[in-house]
Amino acid sequence: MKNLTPLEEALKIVLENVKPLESERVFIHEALGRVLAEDVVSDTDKPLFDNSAMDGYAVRWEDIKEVPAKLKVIGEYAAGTGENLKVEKGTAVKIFTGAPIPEGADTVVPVEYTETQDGYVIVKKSFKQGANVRRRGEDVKKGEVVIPKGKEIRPYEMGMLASVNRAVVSVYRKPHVGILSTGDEILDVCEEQTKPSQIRTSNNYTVYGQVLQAGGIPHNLGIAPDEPQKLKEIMRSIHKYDIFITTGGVSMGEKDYVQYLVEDLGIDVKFHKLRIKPAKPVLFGVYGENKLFFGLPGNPVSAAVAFDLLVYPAIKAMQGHREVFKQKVTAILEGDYRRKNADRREFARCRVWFENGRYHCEPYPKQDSHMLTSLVNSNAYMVVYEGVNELKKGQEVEVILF
Ligand SMILES: Nc1nc2c(c(=O)[nH]1)N[C@H]1C(S)=C(S)[C@@H](COP(=O)(O)OP(=O)(O)OC[C@H]3O[C@@H](n4cnc5c(N)ncnc54)[C@H](O)[C@@H]3O)O[C@H]1N2
Ligand code: MOO
Repeated sequence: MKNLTPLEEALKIVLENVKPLESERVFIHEALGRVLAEDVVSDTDKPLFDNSAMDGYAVRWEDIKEVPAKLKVIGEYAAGTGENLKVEKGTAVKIFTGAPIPEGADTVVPVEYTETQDGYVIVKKSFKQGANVRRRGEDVKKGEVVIPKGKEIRPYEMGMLASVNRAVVSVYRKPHVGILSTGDEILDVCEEQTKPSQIRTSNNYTVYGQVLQAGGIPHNLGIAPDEPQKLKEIMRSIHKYDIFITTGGVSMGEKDYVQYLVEDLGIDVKFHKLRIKPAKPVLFGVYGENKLFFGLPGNPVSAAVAFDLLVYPAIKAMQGHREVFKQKVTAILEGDYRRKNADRREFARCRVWFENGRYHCEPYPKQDSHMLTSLVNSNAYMVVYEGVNELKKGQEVEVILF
């Protein structure tokens, strides 16, 4: 067990080898979830002019210091319109939310504190000077950075882009990820089963979904046989992709060829085999210019776990994200958890829920790495550290949500 790489070290190696990809320009509608590769600045002051925050009357504050005050209504300002009216002593302009404040006025009285009477308005309550007036530039000044480079675009940032009149923005491009399963026994979806020993693939599709979820562009390259020459031919296409993922063929079997081919293909192997359970036999290497190769284990749960722990952060980091890991929280364990061998750090699939102000966690009863039900019926990994044989009901545990 000496040569098993600890997870922290493996992650450090992977992330050291990630460089954010080049930028590309996308329309605002396609920008959700992407990371800005430029500072976005405001085209104007926001608001661009002093305007009303309420429907009511624009007045001179001097005129409403004493209430009730009776003022002559000299006209009306709606949002987007507005005649050239000037509010002079003893007068008011009817105004709507968002309309410019007429010259001479400095305060807006909301309509609910007024009454009208033969072309006059009676103000019944006094307000502070400047009340209900939104000032030019009070949110943003022209030229100010409103979204900095490196920030992820959420719906709010999309709105901000529109507000500063940016239809197109520069973001980091998404990585293209090739996905290849290996194994003579593996059948694709819809292929006829001719022998009971054949195994229907899940990995191509689990990994496809995981790549999409991480923001990458997946390319399902199907299934390669356990024939070194053929496998090598297919794997020559690695250069078309930013990341290449294989599943299977990285363990101790005589037909586990992936591990022997990688060096022939010019992949510089950085580690093989991790101190984690499941997903011990993970192979990682780099090739070309900052391209990453992940040889994931064939067992369906192992492949998925290895992806979530190592490939997910790499895909995120390539797109310029600062937050590259899945969310971790602390939960209360609802039942004892025991294991015989505590050599590796375990990622036990579990169900986590929020109740009475706390997260709670219940491990799934079947934890073998061929059992996809353990993922389908779970929403988190419970972390059981190296050297820990037992976790007690009621104690706090660390969980990674997925
Ligand atoms: N003597 C040893 N044997 C094994 C060890 C070991 O340390 N010593 N490690 C075990 C562990 S842990 C794992 S994980 C597996 C990983 O093996 P490989 O990555 O070489 O994968 P294969 O042998 O090709 O397949 C393993 C298993 O997964 C099934 N499989 C493969 N591809 C798919 C797919 N696309 N979809 C669904 N299922 C797939 C395959 O049929 C096998 O059942 O090695 C252990 N052995
Ligand atoms: O690491 Mo294997 O992935 O334990 O089954």
